[in-house]
Amino acid sequence: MTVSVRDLDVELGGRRVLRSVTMEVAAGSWTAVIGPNGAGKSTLLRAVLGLRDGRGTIRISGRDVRAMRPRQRARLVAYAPQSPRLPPDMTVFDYALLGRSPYIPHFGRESTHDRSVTADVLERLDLSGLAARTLDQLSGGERQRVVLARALAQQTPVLLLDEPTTALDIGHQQQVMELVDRLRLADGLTVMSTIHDLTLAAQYADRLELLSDGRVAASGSPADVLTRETIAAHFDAGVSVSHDAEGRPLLALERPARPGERPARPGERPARPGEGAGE
Ligand SMILES: Nc1ncnc2c1ncn2[C@@H]1O[C@H](COP(=O)(O)OP(=O)(O)OP(=O)(O)O)[C@@H](O)[C@H]1O
Repeated sequence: MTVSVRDLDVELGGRRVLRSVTMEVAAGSWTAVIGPNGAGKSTLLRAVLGLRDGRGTIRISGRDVRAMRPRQRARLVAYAPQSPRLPPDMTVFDYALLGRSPYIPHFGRESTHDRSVTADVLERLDLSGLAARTLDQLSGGERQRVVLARALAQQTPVLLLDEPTTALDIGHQQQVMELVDRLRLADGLTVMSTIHDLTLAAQYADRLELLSDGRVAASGSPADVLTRETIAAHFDAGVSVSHDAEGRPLLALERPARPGERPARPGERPARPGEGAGE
């Protein structure tokens, strides 16, 4: 399902946090929303979820998200927030099962199908062994995967992920990103995620939207958006950019030259004192 945001303005605490944001996330695609801290990325996801008021329109498959009833919306869009408050005494299984709420009748109980979907998602996220643990007994990375499990158990056509990998080791980062990508390809999920790791974003997203100070500052393919100049302008960071065999950008931080060093040329490691004789 296509997610379409048009001329979205959001104010929080009397300040404009999103300004005329327009973007189209194609059905079945993965868009990564990138940008420096405070740029408005989480606010955008929360707006798409219908949790932020503002001017402009947000449509999912042509339908205005703010006009939907919560239960109807929850069958279309799932959201894994960055750092949700988790009920400490709830078990991992029961928390992930909350993702099935939109399908459980009021005053009813979950079905065998709801429990089996939940068990399957926990299995795929390497969490089956923790199903009976309470949430206060998990590591940061385990908690993050449980939050994702709840969103995946919701089985919606649109998935919003706010920094899904920040607390994960490199193996679990790959596992989570591959799982989301497989679901996207198999079921035609539309994925919108914020992500700070720009190389990871470039590996998985079809399209990047760079937010800076509440505005869309750049958008397009990872190779178009992730240039040395754009990163310097919006993140105030020095990076070198190379490309993998498929042309996806690979970023590496470059340390600024220190006193006594010759400044590095683009793509070159700064020369240390004693190196580069004759210069
Ligand atoms: N409830 C709120 N009331 C007032 N200001 C808010 C509120 N929530 C967020 N903000 C402000 O809105 C701006 C955008 O916040 P947001 O969380 O969307 O940024 P972000 O791009 O996701 O940042 P980060 O990369 O640090 O997670 C920030 O300046 C933040 O301080």
